[in-house]
Amino acid sequence: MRRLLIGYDIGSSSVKATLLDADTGKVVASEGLPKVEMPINAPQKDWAEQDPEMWWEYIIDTTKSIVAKAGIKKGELKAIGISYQMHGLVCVDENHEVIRPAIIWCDSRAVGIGNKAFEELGEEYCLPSLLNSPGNFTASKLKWVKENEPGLYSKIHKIMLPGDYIAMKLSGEIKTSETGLSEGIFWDFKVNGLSEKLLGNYGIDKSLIADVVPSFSEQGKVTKKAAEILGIEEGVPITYRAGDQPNNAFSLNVLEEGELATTAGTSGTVYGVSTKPVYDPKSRVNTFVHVNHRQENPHYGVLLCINGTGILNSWIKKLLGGESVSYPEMNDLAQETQIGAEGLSFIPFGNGVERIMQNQAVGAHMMGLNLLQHDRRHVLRAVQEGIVSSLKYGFDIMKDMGLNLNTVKAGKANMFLSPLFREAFVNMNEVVLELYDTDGAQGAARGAGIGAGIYSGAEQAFAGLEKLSSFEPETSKVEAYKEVYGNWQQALGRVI
Ligand SMILES: Nc1ncnc2c1ncn2[C@@H]1O[C@H](COP(=O)(O)OP(=O)(O)O)[C@@H](O)[C@H]1O
Ligand SMILES: O=C(CO)[C@@H](O)[C@H](O)COP(=O)(O)O
Repeated sequence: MRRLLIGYDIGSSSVKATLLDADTGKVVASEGLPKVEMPINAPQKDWAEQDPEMWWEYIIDTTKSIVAKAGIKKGELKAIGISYQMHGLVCVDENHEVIRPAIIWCDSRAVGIGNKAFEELGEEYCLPSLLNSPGNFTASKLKWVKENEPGLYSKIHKIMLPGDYIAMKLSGEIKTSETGLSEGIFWDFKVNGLSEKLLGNYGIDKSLIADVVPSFSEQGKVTKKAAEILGIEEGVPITYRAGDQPNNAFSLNVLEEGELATTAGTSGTVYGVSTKPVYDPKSRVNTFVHVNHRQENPHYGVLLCINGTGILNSWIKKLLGGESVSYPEMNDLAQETQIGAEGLSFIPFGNGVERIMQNQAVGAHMMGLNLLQHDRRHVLRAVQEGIVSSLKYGFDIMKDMGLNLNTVKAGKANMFLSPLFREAFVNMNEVVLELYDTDGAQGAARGAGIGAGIYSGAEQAFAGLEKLSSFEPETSKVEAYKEVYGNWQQALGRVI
């Protein structure tokens, strides 16, 4: 009998589900839905909301699809793992019903609240204890609801991160994790528990926060009701959960100091592991609990995030006709132009405030446009080069924090499917890029295998992980991309 694991990845643009054979380490079936990116609603400028029920609907549809493709037999499905878009706020009442749309990671409404708390608590508390400014993360979003929607706030039974919500829908149990609380800036690293000071400053009652379960552990079992809806067996345990960036790192077996992972989905990130509680004094790059963190054996995830990454590429796709043009076609068009897009630069910061810009709403800008010279091919290249330039800007901050940035691992997914994007990434950052045949959903399935005790640890879990290729910087291109970055910095200088 097969031993199967499901991994879910609740992204901002789609939900992916992967069914992994635990013994071969290979994918049996996978699905990503919807096929066109999910909506992100902006009822006001710089707000960003999604309906948690929409995520659940796609969990149902993707599960049904992989179950149908694989023909799962009774007893074969052993465990479920969950990866999710980070820093969101989901509020439920006593009946476990959602009481307002989720305020998601790229929503900027709480920046002022986080800045005020940083001032009041002082950097001498925030930086060594929270490793961040409270910023625009989950705790600040909850404070926003308290201040602006007191009627709704009084109805909140528990708050959750997006993955905690999906786990609740599966198991009926409301739990969270240390990684989750750290990504919400609820976690005090010095006391290894909830930050009483931040909760006190925000006037948030501790009872709103769910109990903590370890990332790799049994965290509840699929209820009869959920099992019937999904078409799987009742009682399957949920044994892994993590935010999508620690999970992306885990998916690539990035668990130890000096190792690095990257991704370029709706957002673009570089994630490094450190055994020391390093932080950026300006919180442009953030430090959270990594999935393998233990108080006695600490592992911190240092995360650079650019909000305006794949979302800019998908925005351009919509402008070019949406369904009538594909991403591979856009990549081909971009490659018809020379490095530098003949002087056209793109500042990609149009998806809310950017952390590397100290939470300023810089906006997206196209600079150096010449109507007689440039066409859509240049725009497509400038978009990809502009995104990589913004990652380079963050890379330099990470270097200043003492991170060793030599080799970076990525899954063959999202913008890393673009040869141009990979070339620009490698040569602008002067790093080796290793591309693996994996993604977040596959990683979450492997995590479930560890949490269920099917794998003794990472070595077994990653036995089936295949490296597809490796890309190295080329001297002539490094020089050309230096110029691209120089132009991009000048363009940025004109808008900040
Ligand atoms: N072949 C491709 N080439 C370049 N970019 C792509 C390609 N396919 C997808 N993308 C980009 O990847 C993004 C989606 O990535 P994904 O990891 O699924 O996002 P999320 O996890 O945020 O839902 C899209 O917005 C798109 O810009
Ligand atoms: O805010 C962050 C990381 O800090 C984002 O990376 C979100 O976690 C959303 O991820 P994607 O939808 O782009 O995968």
